[in-house]
Amino acid sequence: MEREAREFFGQSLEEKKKVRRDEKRVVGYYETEHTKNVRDWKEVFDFTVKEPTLVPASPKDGEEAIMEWNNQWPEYPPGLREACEEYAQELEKLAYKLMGLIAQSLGLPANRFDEYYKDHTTFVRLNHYPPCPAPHLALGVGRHKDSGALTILSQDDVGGLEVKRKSDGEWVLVKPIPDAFIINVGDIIQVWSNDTYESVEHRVMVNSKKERFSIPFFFNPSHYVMVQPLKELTDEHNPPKYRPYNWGKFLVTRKGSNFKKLDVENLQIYHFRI
Ligand SMILES: O=C(O)CCC(=O)C(=O)O
Ligand SMILES: [Fe+2]
Repeated sequence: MEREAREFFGQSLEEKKKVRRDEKRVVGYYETEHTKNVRDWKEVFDFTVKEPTLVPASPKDGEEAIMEWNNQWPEYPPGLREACEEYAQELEKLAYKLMGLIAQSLGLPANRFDEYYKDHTTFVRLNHYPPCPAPHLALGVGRHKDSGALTILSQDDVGGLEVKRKSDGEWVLVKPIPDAFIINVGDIIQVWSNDTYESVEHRVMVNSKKERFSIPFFFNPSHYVMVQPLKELTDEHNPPKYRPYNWGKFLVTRKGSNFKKLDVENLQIYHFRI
């Protein structure tokens, strides 16, 4: 995967733009991602695990039309598509296992979350962070929490990912470990578990000399899932801390906000906090 990613990003911008995303084809290549409205120092290639992936056509409440996200595969490198599809299949199996373990850790049956994943909206991202001449002025990815359920991340040996330690607010480097994945709990598990699990804030520093590659797998539920604290985990003594929200609407609102710098802050789960 990493070899294919290196080869893909090593091509000219003109070549990469052949699979560039736009407002109609939402997945593909782009070099203009924003985190909280600030441009990140990286380029990206996204693909979804399900073909096609179904999502709401509009972020607006009340508009029911559904659209398909279809992958755009580049001609070069020729092995990229197969490597990506095989990777996605294996990680999907791992993700279900991890969700099973998380369910059990909450005292729930291992298959508790499976019903939310029938038409899942999982996508995989190939990240390339080029060397940055002014590393103190830029971030690879600005500080954020992953909005999906679970992220399974593979990173190369360069390093740069930092997580915010809760006890003292310090940013701590996540040291690269060969052949290991980093598992991040996202906002949805925080809501499902009614804050028993917490999503972790993280960011990516850039490097002045070395480029860096990483591959997050974002395990997200079906678009029509209403995300809310699980009934089994709430009662009158422990009431739900969030109002239900529609995952698909949340997702396409976020995707839309990536095309332009907005005046408003991004949609966040705390907007649904009771
Ligand atoms: O590149 C990384 O290590 C993490 C990227 C990330 O946090 C993200 O894409 O959400
Ligand atoms: Fe992230």
